[in-house]
Amino acid sequence: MTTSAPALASRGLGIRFGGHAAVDDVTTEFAAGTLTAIVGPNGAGKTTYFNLLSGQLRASAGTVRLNGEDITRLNAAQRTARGIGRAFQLTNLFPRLSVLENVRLAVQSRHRAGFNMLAMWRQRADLIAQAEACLEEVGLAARRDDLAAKLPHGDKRKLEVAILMALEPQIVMFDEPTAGMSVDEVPVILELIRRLKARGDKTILLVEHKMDVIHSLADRIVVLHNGRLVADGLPVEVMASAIVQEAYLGVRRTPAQRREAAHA
Ligand SMILES: Nc1ncnc2c1ncn2[C@@H]1O[C@H](COP(=O)(O)OP(=O)(O)OP(=O)(O)O)[C@@H](O)[C@H]1O
Repeated sequence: MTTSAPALASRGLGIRFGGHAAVDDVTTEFAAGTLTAIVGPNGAGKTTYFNLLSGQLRASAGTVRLNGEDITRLNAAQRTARGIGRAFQLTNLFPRLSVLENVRLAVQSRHRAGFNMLAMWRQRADLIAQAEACLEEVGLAARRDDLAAKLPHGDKRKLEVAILMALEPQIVMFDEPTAGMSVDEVPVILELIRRLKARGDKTILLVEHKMDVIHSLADRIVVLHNGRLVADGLPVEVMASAIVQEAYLGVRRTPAQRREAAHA
């Protein structure tokens, strides 16, 4: 590990499904303490790129590095243990456990190293206190004893964020965290992500379609289109670029504008 290495980086990263390159030769870096929004039209490869970074999919080409260390050959569980945390669109909840138990298990797994049953029992109160603090942060303290399965959709997403926070990952990946949430619930999640970012010690990657969310949170935007990285930079620059206007925002250029852009 080198101190100057980016927190996370992909180089020439790609995967093919049959003849189709879902992610194609993506090279970029994510600096520690920054929030990067990954955007692009439906089918652009955003989720597949996330899967390659977090280890749910094995790359057909290229590398992934965490703090300079090549983790390309590690599986998802090994990458989680190294500090890559990801919200999984509700698939990582235990529906038949209470809200509190869901978070306590996450806190416990973080402390797993060197734990024996007696020590675990002694520290149970401490684990519960930490789990409660996470629930407090996401506004779910009052529902701590409810079964996870019984929560409305928005609260399940909040619980998922609480679990993620309990794991204390270095890299935090959110795939459309506000999807399916009501208008009232969206600000709660955004505030959570904002607070997480304000701590300054997390590297946050966010796949998001809502432009206002991106504008209010992102330090940087990476644009994928047909699996390829087509723009990467400050939000104001990226959103103004012709390729994003056309490919992502659907703004069509006249032939004259195209010629002008080609000669720019
Ligand atoms: N397991 C798979 N097998 C075959 N093709 C796949 C697989 N996963 C993704 N794809 C294809 O790869 C491309 C990229 O899909 P991906 O879900 O990553 O896009 P996305 O940018 O996340 O889209 P959305 O915004 O709709 O979620 C699509 O053409 C998709 O059909």
